[in-house]
Amino acid sequence: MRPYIIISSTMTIDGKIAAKDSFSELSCRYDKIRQHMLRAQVDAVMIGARTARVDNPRLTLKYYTGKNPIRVIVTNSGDLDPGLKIFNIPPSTVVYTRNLSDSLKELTKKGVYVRTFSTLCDAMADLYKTFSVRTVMVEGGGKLNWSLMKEGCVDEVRVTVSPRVFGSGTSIFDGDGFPGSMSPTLKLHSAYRCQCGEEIVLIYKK
Ligand SMILES: NC(=O)C1=CN([C@@H]2O[C@H](COP(=O)(O)OP(=O)(O)OC[C@H]3O[C@@H](n4cnc5c(N)ncnc54)[C@H](O)[C@@H]3O)[C@@H](O)[C@H]2O)C=CC1
Ligand SMILES: Nc1nc(O)c(N)c(N[C@@H]2O[C@H](COP(=O)(O)O)[C@@H](O)[C@H]2O)n1
Repeated sequence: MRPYIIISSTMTIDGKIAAKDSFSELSCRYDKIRQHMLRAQVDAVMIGARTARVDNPRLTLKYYTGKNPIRVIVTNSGDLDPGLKIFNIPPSTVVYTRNLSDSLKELTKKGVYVRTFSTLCDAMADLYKTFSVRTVMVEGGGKLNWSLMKEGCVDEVRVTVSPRVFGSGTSIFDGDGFPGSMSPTLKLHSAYRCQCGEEIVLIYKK
């Protein structure tokens, strides 16, 4: 058993979530409220290690009132600075790693849950079993989104299209790519114009 998995990102017209200089502030204020409302509805929010390093996010509720989901970081190297905000403000944080680095050993002492994993689907199953997580919101970045899509464990994709063009940078799904004829196809569940008038919100389901 695994949780229901929602990828949620805001991208440019050309499908980028960050520019070549890592600039990634794409959301209007209504989109930030949508993002935080979804956080309030899920049990866990997951990000990749590079997003943790570049953005140093809190991943808590700021633009909506409710219960903070647990935070989850996925990392290959385990190279995560214990000074990151996510490790120093509540609620709980879980790290899935392929390498038990010294910094992760230090984080364990701070109350961070550190787990090793083989596939992302296994990590999701562990979240379900060990932490009673039934819904996960994945907030990027591109490599984590790609890995989940490649493993076939994505149930829903929520994308806001922001009226910018980066021309290069990080794609919303940033990997080695599917052969076109074998690429996964999702069903359009809803599409609407944001209250700001400039963004489009798209929801696709498996
Ligand atoms: N506009 C938006 O909505 C968002 C933008 N961003 C931006 O995206 C950029 C970061 O994206 P990326 O560079 O693609 O990095 P990422 O955040 O996807 O992190 C990549 C790292 O995650 C770990 N990882 C991912 N998949 C893994 C797997 N299957 N097994 C083991 N470890 C795995 C590895 O350590 C890998 O190096 C940042 O600039 C950030 O600001 C991030 C989230 C949302
Ligand atoms: N929805 C959305 N729109 C953007 O423009 C973004 N840059 C992101 N980034 C994601 O949100 C995290 C920041 O959250 P907090 O502001 O700390 O609550 C960031 O780490 C990305 O995962 N998302």
